[in-house]
Amino acid sequence: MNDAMEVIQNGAVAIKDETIVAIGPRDILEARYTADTVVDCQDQYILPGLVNAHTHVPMTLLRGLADDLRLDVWLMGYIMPVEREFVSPEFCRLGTQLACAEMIRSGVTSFADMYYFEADIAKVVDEVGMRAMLCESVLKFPSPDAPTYEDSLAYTRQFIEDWRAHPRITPTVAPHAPYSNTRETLEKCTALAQEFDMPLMIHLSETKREVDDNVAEYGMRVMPWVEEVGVFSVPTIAAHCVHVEDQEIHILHKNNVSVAHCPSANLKLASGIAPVSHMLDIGVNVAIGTDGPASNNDLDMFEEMRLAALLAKVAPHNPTAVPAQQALAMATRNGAKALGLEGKAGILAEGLLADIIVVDANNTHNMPHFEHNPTAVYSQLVYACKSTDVRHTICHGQFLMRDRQLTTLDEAQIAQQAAAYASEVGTFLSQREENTLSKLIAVGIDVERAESFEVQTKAVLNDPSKIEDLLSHEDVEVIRAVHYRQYDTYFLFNDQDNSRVRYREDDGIDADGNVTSVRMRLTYTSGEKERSFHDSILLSHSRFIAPASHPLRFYEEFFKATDERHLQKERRRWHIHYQGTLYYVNLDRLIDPEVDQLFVEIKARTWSQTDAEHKADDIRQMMHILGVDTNHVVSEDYLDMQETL
Ligand SMILES: CSC[C@H]1O[C@@H](n2cnc3c(O)ncnc32)[C@H](O)[C@@H]1O
Ligand SMILES: [Zn+2]
Repeated sequence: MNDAMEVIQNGAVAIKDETIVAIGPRDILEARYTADTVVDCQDQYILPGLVNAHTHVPMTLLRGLADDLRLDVWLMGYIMPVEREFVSPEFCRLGTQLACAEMIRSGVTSFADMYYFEADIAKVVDEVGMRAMLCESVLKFPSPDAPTYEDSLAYTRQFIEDWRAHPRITPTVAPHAPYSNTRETLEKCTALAQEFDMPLMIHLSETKREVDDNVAEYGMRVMPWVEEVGVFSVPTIAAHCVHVEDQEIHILHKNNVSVAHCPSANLKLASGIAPVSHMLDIGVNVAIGTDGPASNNDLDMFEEMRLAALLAKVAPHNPTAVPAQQALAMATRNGAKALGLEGKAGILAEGLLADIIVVDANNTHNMPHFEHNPTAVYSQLVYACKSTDVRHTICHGQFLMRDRQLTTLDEAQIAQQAAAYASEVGTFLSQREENTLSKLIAVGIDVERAESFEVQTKAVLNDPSKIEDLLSHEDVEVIRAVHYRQYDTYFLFNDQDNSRVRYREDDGIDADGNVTSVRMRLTYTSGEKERSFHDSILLSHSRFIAPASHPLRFYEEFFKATDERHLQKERRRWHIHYQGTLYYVNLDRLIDPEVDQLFVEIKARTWSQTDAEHKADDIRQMMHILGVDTNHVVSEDYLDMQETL
């Protein structure tokens, strides 16, 4: 297969060192050249090595860890917490060895990676003999190899300096995605790539939610915003590009951005179908990537090529979209262009790098062959061939697999070490899954432990006007008044701690009834230890509070609680001093479930038995001012009251 994608029957390729010196009919090349090594490729296809344009190779060690989940739950709920715990230089080296073995077996000679500890990944790629663009990730939050983004930029700079002269490795930077970066971090990554004249890789427009969030935060869809930030001023590989509108495709084209289409991952995470055919029609260079083996779950480019061709036909109802030949070009020539290897690899031609695979053509699933149509060979390769048909893989003129034997990797040893990792990760996850609090900590940024002892009394308030009597009482000074509508979702767990996680949306309401602020918080409590104390209740709470940075759906899917309950109420709250001591007075009206009564709740923090007694006494006095009869004291919380309402 050459630049024009011609098929040469009975062809041959002559290689010297890392270069293809000739390509043409076998009899002519045999007459012209002698060679130390001659490989008989009778009944086989000789092709350019496949290019995996987007992956995260060390994630082979997380393959099958969490599946059948939405991207946010998969990534933030499972993958990233495990990565925080386990990803190390050793993890990355082993995961890369496993990935390289898998890719060489399936005919991949070059790949573009985005992960952490890329310097360790580079060492493995150097030893193994593959070609790669290795992109060190930058995120706005701490990552496994950098506590801050400044550290990851410093790491990346050193990584580029150390590896940029390597003949097979292009070291560079990858701001992970717009949502995991800021304008500033994107600008700094771009400047770094520019300084070293390197390309850059980024995840873009993978999910609809990403686009919606981008519009909400920056008032623009993803592509115009990323263009405005300046990212596209360097050659870019944009992974995914599923949710892109016409005008955004033109932005990609205008800026020579290469797209790494990842059909399996987009399907598996239900991200959507990328408009590949349309992008190709407009002239965008669309390559193919497997994405990480935890979201695919393999690194099989034959599978991706086939899926790319099939999937492109579905949305436009057009079986002529992305024909087999084009799919193969995407996995070879377009991939090479994306990795900055245009004119160097991706096709078989004189003077180009000897990145070559040889594929068996005569396995049962490939029979028979039609000779009348020369392009039928592309259909065979894309629709019928399996990655296991790859017989030899050559990169940079060196055999990495010969007759299905890997030459630079010890697969048995790698498999054994990978199994040991899997068992450690499995133990970690199963322990975490058993403990609701650990699950909350895994996804809650800024989880804060709030241990408190409170004295609290709640009662039915029959006469609402009495609240004014309390607030205007001579012993009362009102410090602050607020009005909220509170939407609570409780996740209840049947575990030994009787855990509860409350997701609360607090809508602040102004005097005209308008919502002026919205805040979401998560509160974890285990079975509260409580005891009666006169008419009051002394509560000892051990709570963990965290801002809820994901939508409610995320927590529903992530926690998989035994039971889920909802409660909605209108709350007026006053912070008051009663005889100089701080109390909180809540006046609550339950909206869902609807209750035809008002409840008053008075509470205060406490720290000692004497203090609690004193405060319980104050609360009793205030309840008296409110005209509350001790018979109306309610000891259950609203959630438990639901059962009796
Ligand atoms: C920072 S690079 C690696 C980082 O990206 C995560 N990741 C893997 N696959 C995807 C994907 O499809 N979209 C977004 N992020 C992904 C991976 O787990 C690493 O944390
Ligand atoms: Zn990815």
